[in-house]
Amino acid sequence: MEEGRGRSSTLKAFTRCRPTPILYKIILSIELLGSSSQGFAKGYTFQACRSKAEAQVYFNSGEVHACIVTCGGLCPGLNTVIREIVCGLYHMYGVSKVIGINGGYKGFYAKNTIPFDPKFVNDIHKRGGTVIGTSRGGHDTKKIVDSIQDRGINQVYIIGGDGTQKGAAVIYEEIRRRGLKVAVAGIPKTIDNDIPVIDRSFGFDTAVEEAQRAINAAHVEAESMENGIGLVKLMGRYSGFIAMFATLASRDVDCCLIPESPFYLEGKGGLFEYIEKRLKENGHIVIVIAEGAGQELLSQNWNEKDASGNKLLKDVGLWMSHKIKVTYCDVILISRIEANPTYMIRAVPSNASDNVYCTHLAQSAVHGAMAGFTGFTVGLVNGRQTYIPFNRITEQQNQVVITDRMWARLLSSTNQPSFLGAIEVANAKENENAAQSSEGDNCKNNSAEEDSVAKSLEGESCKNDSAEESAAQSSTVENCRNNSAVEKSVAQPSKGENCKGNAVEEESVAQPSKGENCKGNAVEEKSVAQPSKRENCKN
Ligand SMILES: Nc1ncnc2c1ncn2[C@@H]1O[C@H](COP(=O)(O)OP(=O)(O)OP(=O)(O)O)[C@@H](O)[C@H]1O
Ligand SMILES: O=P(O)(O)OC[C@H]1O[C@](O)(CO)[C@@H](O)[C@@H]1O
Repeated sequence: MEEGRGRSSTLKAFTRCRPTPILYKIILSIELLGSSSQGFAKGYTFQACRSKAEAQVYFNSGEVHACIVTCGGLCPGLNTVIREIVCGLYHMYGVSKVIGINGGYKGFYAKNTIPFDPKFVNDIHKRGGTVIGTSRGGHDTKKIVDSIQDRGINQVYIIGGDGTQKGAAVIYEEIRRRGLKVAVAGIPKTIDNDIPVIDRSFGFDTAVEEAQRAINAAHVEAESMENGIGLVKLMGRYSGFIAMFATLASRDVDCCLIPESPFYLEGKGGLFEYIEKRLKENGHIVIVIAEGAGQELLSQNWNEKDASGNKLLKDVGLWMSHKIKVTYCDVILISRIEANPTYMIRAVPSNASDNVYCTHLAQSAVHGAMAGFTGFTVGLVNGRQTYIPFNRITEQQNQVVITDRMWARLLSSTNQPSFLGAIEVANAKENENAAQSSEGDNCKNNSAEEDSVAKSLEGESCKNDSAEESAAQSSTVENCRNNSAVEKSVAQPSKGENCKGNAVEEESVAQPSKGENCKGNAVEEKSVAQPSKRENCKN
């Protein structure tokens, strides 16, 4: 739909932006609506983004009907992302038809929607939660796409975690199958930071900060009592990032237990031995435990699932607290402090750094959709704003690698046992290497002869581009060359990082400095968190 381009009233203003050289370009299979060679975003597009912005706008602002939906668990920053999508569409592109879908995916096939304008969303970033509600389950692709079609929606912004992005991918496929000109953009959300490829998910920083407060309180309590044991349960179903970072940030934690690092309680090198040692040395101990840690110790035959199909976890905090009680109550006087701040952490508004990140993500999504891209998720990759094909985000989960430096830093900072023998460490390393080389292989399949995958992806894209679009792209090839040169020095050739190269750099449209220049140019136990519970077993 080439005719759809360049019609926005705000375009002229945008062309006043000074063209900036492109530093990176990585091309992948993100669909550009109306592109003749469907399924591939072309390098020249990004070049055009910078120097000739009008060529980038696919949608006529008057024809845009956008909707926003939030799904999955809460996360700090949801409202900021909503606010910035609405404001971005209104202020940068002059779009005035934006609605909120109520209560997650199932809201698509409910009657009511929420009309948004900048006034409505002005202050929402100061509140936790999401003004449009969220839910698990209820993803019915046919009904959702019917609703998109019936309502005449042509831009869909989907904010959520890995499950949500899988749902978004299915919606995108169905939209494509029906031949609808609808842009589907995902904004990845999860305080667990378990979404792969991207540097971090929004809300994570806030969650770590908030977790620290709980740890601090548990530490104060534990240290004030004889043999005080503070136990803080944090979120993290399969990924222990919050627990790990909060532990590293706080320095008050003696032991951090995460799903990726199996542990045991009794015997030499076990948790109880360490507890006794710390109590003897220090008079107190603080343990942080991620909700997914040690599940294999408590629930062999447990198969309950939530509405989205996620396995429900047993309460490892309660279990651990009970184990400590029965082990020590008759032996020494201990004071247990059990804190479960999980839902408190999720419900707060985002902090300053997350607010900025949310803004960046939201504006990138808006620029991408307005440019006619679809089937992508936005995110920072190696510090750069990128568009990433849905399948890259959904095919695996980001987890703490316990043979990596960050976990080693934690072990060194807490001095806790690793719970691993030399053989297990070697095995873990081997598995990790195998996983990395298979990732590398995947990447290599996408590329030609280059040894660095990130480089070769670029190279390959350039080759494809120039083959298919010779005239329009001679400048692209130029850029690609330049980009690979730059990339060589920056691309991290290690492991999955290479696969990160599969993202499409979006930086061209959402550069903060450029945004500055363009300013005014207008394109541009669900329970309430359980308070600390103190229980002296002997009293
Ligand atoms: N494979 C899938 N295909 C289609 N829809 C899915 C799929 N997995 C999850 N969904 C839908 O996505 C929505 C959110 O999924 P889920 O509850 O797993 O949360 P999430 O996005 O992973 O976020 P969180 O990190 O908070 O768990 C639900 O409405 C669910 O039905
Ligand atoms: O109780 P809910 O809403 O299902 O959410 C719990 C899950 O959500 C998450 O916070 C992810 O958003 C997980 O860490 C946690 O297991």
